[in-house]
Amino acid sequence: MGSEAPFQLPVVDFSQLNKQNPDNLIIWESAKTKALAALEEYGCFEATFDQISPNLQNTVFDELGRLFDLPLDIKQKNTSDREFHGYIGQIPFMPLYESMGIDAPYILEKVQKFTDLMWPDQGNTKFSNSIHTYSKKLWELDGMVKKMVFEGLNLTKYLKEHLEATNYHLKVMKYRAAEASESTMGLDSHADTSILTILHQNGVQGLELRTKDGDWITVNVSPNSFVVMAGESFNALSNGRLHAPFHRVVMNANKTRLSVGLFSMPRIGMIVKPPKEMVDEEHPLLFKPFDYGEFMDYFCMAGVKKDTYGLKTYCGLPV
Ligand SMILES: O=C(O)CCC(=O)C(=O)O
Ligand SMILES: [Fe+2]
Repeated sequence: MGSEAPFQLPVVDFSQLNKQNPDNLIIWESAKTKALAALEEYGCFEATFDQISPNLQNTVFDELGRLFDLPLDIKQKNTSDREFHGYIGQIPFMPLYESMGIDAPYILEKVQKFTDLMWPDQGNTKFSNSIHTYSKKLWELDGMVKKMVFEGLNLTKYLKEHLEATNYHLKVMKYRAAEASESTMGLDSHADTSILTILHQNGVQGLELRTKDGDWITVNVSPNSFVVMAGESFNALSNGRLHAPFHRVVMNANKTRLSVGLFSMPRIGMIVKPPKEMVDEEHPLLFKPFDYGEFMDYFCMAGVKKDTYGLKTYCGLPV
């Protein structure tokens, strides 16, 4: 398949929304309508957000470049008791890919702890401070998107408890350029298991998205833009209103691609189910209520299967 036609994801501008502006409500409503429609149709949109300045973006990617240049044994000190949250790399069937992760990155101490592991002797305040400031802004963007979705689905009264039942994880990724003899597949097709993922890249393209019709489209992300994507948990929480798209990374460029994802996930131990307003005769319940931690245990044991919805396999109900 693969459509060659240039495709532009809907673009939603968040730049004005957290500033004092007499037209705020009008801007908010129009951005909200656009964001929700895009998440329903594509599970995805492009966000512009001037709160993360080009200068901060450059600093973050410079620092990430330095991070991935550290020796492997240092990078492997990034461990986690949660699957996929620590160092990942050197995988034979995904040789271009490496990633590391920081939980709750909007808390400075969490970032500092990671930084101290990576630079045990001299530390790296530039890394901690820039990653922390940047993550906090991404987290604010996540909050605005959630508010739009909850308002748009008439679920505003559930927003606060929803946000309190959410965990955040920052994943930083590196895809090296493929050699002539290698496959250009950087990351195989998958849907995120998260609620929402916000992606950002260092200007090197590679993200591809599968539409509901099954066509693969290249997402050409504008410089300074972010990609906001719904994961399967949001699909379940909205009882199917939001689409969780399959996506992958293909490295056609011969430059290193660095990317960052802020993942929000249901807190472990909380039972995830859609608000009752989402379920009716026309919208029968799509997933059995689940615990994200138990689902992740299953997901890791069963193995990530390309082009397969993990959550749906785990607790999807027949429709
Ligand atoms: O690198 C990217 O842009 C995408 C990464 C991704 O899809 C993921 O980590 O789930
Ligand atoms: Fe993903």
